Amino acid sequence: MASQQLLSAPHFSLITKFSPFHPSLLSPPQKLTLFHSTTCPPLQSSSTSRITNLQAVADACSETESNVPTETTALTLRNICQGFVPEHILHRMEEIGFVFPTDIQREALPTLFTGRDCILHAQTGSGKTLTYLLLILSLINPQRSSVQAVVVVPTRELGMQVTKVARMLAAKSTDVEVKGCTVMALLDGGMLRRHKSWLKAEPPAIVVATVASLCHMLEKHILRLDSVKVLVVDEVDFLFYSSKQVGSVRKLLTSFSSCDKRQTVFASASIPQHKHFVHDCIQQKWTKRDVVHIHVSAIKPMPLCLLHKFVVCGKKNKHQILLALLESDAPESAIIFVGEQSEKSKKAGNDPSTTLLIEFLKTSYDGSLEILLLEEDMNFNSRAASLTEIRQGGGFLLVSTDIAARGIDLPETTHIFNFDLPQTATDYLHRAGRAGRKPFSDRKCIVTNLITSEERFVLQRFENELMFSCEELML
Ligand SMILES: Nc1ncnc2c1ncn2[C@@H]1O[C@H](COP(=O)(O)OP(=O)(O)OP(=O)(O)O)[C@@H](O)[C@H]1O
Repeated sequence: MASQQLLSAPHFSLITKFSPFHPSLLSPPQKLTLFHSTTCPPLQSSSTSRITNLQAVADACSETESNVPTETTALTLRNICQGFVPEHILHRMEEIGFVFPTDIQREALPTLFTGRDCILHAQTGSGKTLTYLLLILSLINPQRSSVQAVVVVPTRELGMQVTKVARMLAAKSTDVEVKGCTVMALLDGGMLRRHKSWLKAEPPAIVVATVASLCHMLEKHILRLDSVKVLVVDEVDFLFYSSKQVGSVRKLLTSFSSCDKRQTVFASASIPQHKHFVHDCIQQKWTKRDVVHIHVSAIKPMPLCLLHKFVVCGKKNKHQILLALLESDAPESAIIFVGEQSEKSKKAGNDPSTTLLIEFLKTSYDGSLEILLLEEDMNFNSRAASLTEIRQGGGFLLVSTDIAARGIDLPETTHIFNFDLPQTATDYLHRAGRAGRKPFSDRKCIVTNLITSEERFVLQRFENELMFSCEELML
């Protein structure tokens, strides 16, 4: 469905299936002709002109669909965003390497620029973060000294990652006299004292926050959402299904601010029972009635570049099997997911599986990858240190619980090992999605599950629910 039809579409769940648009994914006979920037009129300010601009973008988008191209015309992010996102930010975006839109960016941005509430439902690693950041940056007025956009995330690690990308895009421009907009990370474990004085002195334009820290500031009236133009909830299903956080999220959406006074954007690679969720969004006034559910790759929730395998082994020789797999697969970088320690095991004073696995690998693994740990029980500085080590480059073997499953972007990850199976198919999707991410999503990546024979039916259930198949590895 071309974007201009979306402008008048009633609220409904939009199921779209778009062919991958990234030039590297276009079939060989086609050539590329980039659109000229004249496709979109220059930046205008009023909201009605946003629709005009959007119409131009929609026409441009539909041109790529209606005319049978003798040459494939590759729409660029600039074509879609021009007229909405300031030039210096478009320039910065291209400098970073974001030139061609991913499927979700191509499908969602024209709708987002109309001001519609949207639910961004697209595969892991498909660029949802840049999608909502470009919307935010199209709305921010750097001259105003108020909080104009809030992004809510489930973990400190994801918050730091989103803040980093936002700051890269929003930084003050050197070549033109344009004020940058400031981005505050308001995350669990931070020194909220410093944030309080910052919020009072010169409120940042964008706040990236975990739920608890944000609600703490709102309840103390140190932060208000009156001037917020857009509220994003990333990994939305995780927050709504988290018994600890769902109450605060609901309060955030309905009492600390109103859906009528802001644009609301939800994002996730998994939205279980999405039709029911869209209905709830409207009934509970989390979003406006005309919210649009933009569902890309609905048919295949799992990235196609992932190969799934399983090895049946006894609990006692799992460590040795993992070691054999590491030696045979020789991953460039891998994440080894381990189940969380049960309360019973903690009470019994046992070491968690993560510690036991790290100790085993440090004594037995003789490869060159750096062995690192990431889990909830670590203090925030140790957690940050692990990710910093990883981002400094070089291959890694990250042993982690599900804290690393949501949103963490380590594109160089080539292998995922489920040392313990996840609890749900949704958790499986997010764990697997740490690999096969743009811009490396055309590389074959492997997800290997170490299971006991009794767990085979659990894995089978995940295969059925997520429509993928798993090949048995005979070691
Ligand atoms: N248009 C683009 N061109 C090239 N790379 C992109 C583009 N948009 C995003 N990326 C890169 O793709 C990777 C994945 O992006 P992002 O983390 O936003 O995915 P996501 O959809 O939020 O994934 P998840 O559901 O796992 O959180 C990042 O490294 C990002 O820099």
